[in-house]
Amino acid sequence: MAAVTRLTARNPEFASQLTKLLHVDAAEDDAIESAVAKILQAIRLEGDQALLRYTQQFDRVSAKSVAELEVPRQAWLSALEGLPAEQRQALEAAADRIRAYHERQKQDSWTFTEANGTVLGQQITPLDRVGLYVPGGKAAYPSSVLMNVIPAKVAGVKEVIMVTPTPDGQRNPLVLAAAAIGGVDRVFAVGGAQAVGALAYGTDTIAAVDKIVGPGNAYVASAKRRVFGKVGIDMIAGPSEILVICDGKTPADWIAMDLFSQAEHDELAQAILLCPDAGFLDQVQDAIDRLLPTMPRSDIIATSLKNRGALIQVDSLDEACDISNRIAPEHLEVSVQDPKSLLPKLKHAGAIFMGRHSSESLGDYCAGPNHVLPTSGTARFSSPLGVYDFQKRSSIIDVSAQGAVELGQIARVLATGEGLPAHAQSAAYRIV
Ligand SMILES: NC(=O)c1ccc[n+]([C@@H]2O[C@H](COP(=O)([O-])OP(=O)(O)OC[C@H]3O[C@@H](n4cnc5c(N)ncnc54)[C@H](O)[C@@H]3O)[C@@H](O)[C@H]2O)c1
Ligand SMILES: N[C@H](CO)Cc1c[nH]c[nH+]1
Ligand SMILES: [Zn+2]
Repeated sequence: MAAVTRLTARNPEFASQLTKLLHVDAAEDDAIESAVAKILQAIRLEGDQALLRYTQQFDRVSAKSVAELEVPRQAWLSALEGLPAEQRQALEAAADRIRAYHERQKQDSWTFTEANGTVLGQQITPLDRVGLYVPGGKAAYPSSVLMNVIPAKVAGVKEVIMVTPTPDGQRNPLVLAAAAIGGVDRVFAVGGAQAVGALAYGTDTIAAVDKIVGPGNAYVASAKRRVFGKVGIDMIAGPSEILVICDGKTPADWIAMDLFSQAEHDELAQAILLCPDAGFLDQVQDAIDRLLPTMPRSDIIATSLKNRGALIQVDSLDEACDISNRIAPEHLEVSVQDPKSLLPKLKHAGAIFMGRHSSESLGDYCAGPNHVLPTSGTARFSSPLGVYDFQKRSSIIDVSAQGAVELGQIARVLATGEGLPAHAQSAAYRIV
């Protein structure tokens, strides 16, 4: 029988069992943190040389210069031309749907005029240059290329620099074709914390960017956290997660495969099922046992399910919603008869998949919404990657002569109260 933790929410120990389940091993955390700190320091001090060294060490790719690791545009175009028609059509169809969805997120500058003629508002501008991290260690992610670059281009970002690791020098044609379709500007075959460092600090070959976006493994997530402040970051989008709330009426094989679909990303991925029906949890366990040996990535799935997965019996679907809010999962499938009745109770999740037909896998590729989503409980305060991540706002203050009289009086009083006389006088000059 495949090992998956079985829990009952009614058990008095449940709260601490859940906390333990959600926690990533602290020892591993520390090891990752110190490795990443060292890598970032080396990139900051040595630039290209350190990038070459780590690319050799972690991806087994040796190059004499970082320029050699830039994938020329011609190679992406050739990759696109060389794709089988079915793959090219699928990529283009996904790109069209992702673009159509994200066009709706674009924000425009706005102003309003007060009675005295003062105009206030916000001017929205795109970021100048962004770095896209596209994961490539254990799997290649052409879909992530589209999910990152399309909202950037919809926002109007001029320069999009993509980095992606190519273990053993294997450049994935679908990833390159997706870069061509999505409108990426430059591609470098580097990954991990060292690529994040290169984008944040800049090297002789890779220009420093204003913001780094995109998912990645625990090393990438840690590096993004550490460079925040030097550059903007979108969020912490780490190892994938799925939480399924099921009423026990969806075919057990569907649910087992939905759990596998995220577990197969990474040993650290997390797949959890909440259901009030103990018999259904048994059926899903049977389905896992039967289907797991047939999966090409069974080793990764088995490790993820064993260490981080769980089948949890709840008393009711309402209780399942409460537990889901505590977990704040990246993906939440609400596989029940009437998902709309539960929606108002679900506060924290990166993406909510409504009903038995909305498998999370459709969202990963082509439903349209972004698949770069907050993980590790950060859906409590973060949102999916979107056009808004590539736009910034400047306040607009255009005070009329009459407005200066009115505002000047208020500002003068407050500035005097703060003990800042230059502020007070600057405002007072305009009271004429
Ligand atoms: N949240 C999302 O939106 C989303 C989307 C797609 C993928 N993902 C997640 O992204 C992750 C992709 O991970 P991946 O590993 O396939 O690719 P990755 O590109 O994120 O990581 C590969 C890199 O990790 C670095 N690395 C590996 N082992 C290391 C070590 N011991 N020390 C230092 N650096 C090391 C290497 O530099 C390597 O190039 C998965 O966890 C997947 O679940 C998340
Ligand atoms: N599920 C991932 C986000 O956690 C995205 C993805 C890309 N390809 C397949 N899945
Ligand atoms: Zn996925």
